[in-house]
Amino acid sequence: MSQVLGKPQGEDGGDDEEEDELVGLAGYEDGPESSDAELDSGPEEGESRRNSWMPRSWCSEATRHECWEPGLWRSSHLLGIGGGWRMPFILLRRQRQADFFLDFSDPFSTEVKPRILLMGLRRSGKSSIQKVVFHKMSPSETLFLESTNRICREDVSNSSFVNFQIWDFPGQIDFFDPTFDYEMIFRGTGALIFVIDSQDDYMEALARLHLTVTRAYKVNTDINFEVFIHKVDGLSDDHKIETQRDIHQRANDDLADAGLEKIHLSFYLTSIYDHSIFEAFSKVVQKLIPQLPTLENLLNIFISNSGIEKAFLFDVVSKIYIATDSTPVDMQTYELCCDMIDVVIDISCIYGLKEDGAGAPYDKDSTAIIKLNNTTVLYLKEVTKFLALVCFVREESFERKGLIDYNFHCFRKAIHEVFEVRMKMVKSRKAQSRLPKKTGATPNGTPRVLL
Ligand SMILES: Nc1nc2c(ncn2[C@@H]2O[C@H](COP(=O)(O)OP(=O)(O)OP(=O)(O)O)[C@@H](O)[C@H]2O)c(=O)[nH]1
Repeated sequence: MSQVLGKPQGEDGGDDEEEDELVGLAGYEDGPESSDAELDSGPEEGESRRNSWMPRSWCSEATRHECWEPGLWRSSHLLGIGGGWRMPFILLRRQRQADFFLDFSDPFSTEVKPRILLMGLRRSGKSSIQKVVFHKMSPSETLFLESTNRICREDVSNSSFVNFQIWDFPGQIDFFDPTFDYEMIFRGTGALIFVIDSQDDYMEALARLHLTVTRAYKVNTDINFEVFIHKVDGLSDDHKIETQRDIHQRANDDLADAGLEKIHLSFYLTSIYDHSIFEAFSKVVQKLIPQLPTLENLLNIFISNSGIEKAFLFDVVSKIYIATDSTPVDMQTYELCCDMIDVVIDISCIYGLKEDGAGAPYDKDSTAIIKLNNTTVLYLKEVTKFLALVCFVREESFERKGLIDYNFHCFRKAIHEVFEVRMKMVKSRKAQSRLPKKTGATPNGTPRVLL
């Protein structure tokens, strides 16, 4: 990073601050205005990107959906891999090859995205979660969702940092049928979300959770196990806490009885009827972003030098926040940020597009200021095509908007640098993989180095 922490002007004479240095609050007079125009604002050509900003169809390009009919599951003999596979053969064949040649833990791999598995009993709410978070389906519409009877895989490529696949499993699948290659599934998995319906008797779900987690852990010790205690909208506050405590206790006791207390389960109270599902998903996704510590660090530097109370880096479409500074997150703050994003995009869709509908409601000029009646200001600015920074600022600090904008300019540049490093790595990997693989000896008889 070329940026360094800004010093108060008084300490070094005040005149010789380098361009792109974050300016400290002390001694501030009038920081230069942000000038973002020259910054590249988005992923490389060829990255999956979203052009449609119609609210309900946002995900059409950012996500790729594939489902496998049950009929395909029994087609494994077509591959000659050995009889009895009950997984979609296309999927298995492709993924098998990937498993042999690709490193799932490689953050720069373009071939393999971390997988997030959605598992749980039937009707626990798995498909609803996926539809509400990634397809902008309204919660009430999920009432009409049909039971999933096939594995659905979806590629989510919302931003330079948010890149993963979601696999929605039907509740009735028997993962542990001996003919089912669960090893292949768990080997490439980054996070396993197990959804428990809190409004139902959860004993069967707990038994299933235990089985799933222990099998998965045997195959891949790096999986993050995330338990969504779901549909908590139907519970009173006391009941929520009691349910969480009980599920937490029982799940961990089961693991301890099996001698597996080293397995860490994270628990979240979720509902599609409020923002809790977005917050929980944010935390799941954050654990899969290798650049997270860098992003958090940049946010910390940015807020401490700008007099900002709290800042979130949001994926605008999914409203997942991919990073925040290290001060604690409270739900109301997060909800306000989500609401602000909705307002900005809705207003932009109505008034921001050209008459023929051309243009995008979110671009490099997107910015919004909302003053609340409690002396707080919400400030939103575009960071990349997919990411927005949303900040909470006190009214008195917002008087120094020039300083905030200048520091934002530095912050944005730094984010782009982080992204560029990743893209360079990806490009060099691609270039390497395109080179013909030579084997055998060189003309002088020394063995070739295999590329
Ligand atoms: N009250 C409440 N209902 C929910 C919530 N999430 C999902 N539901 C409802 O739960 C029912 C089942 O949801 P699905 O998403 O189809 O469940 P699933 O786990 O995908 O079910 P299978 O496909 O059969 O495995 C639907 O009627 C949803 O409306 C929630 O947070 N609160």
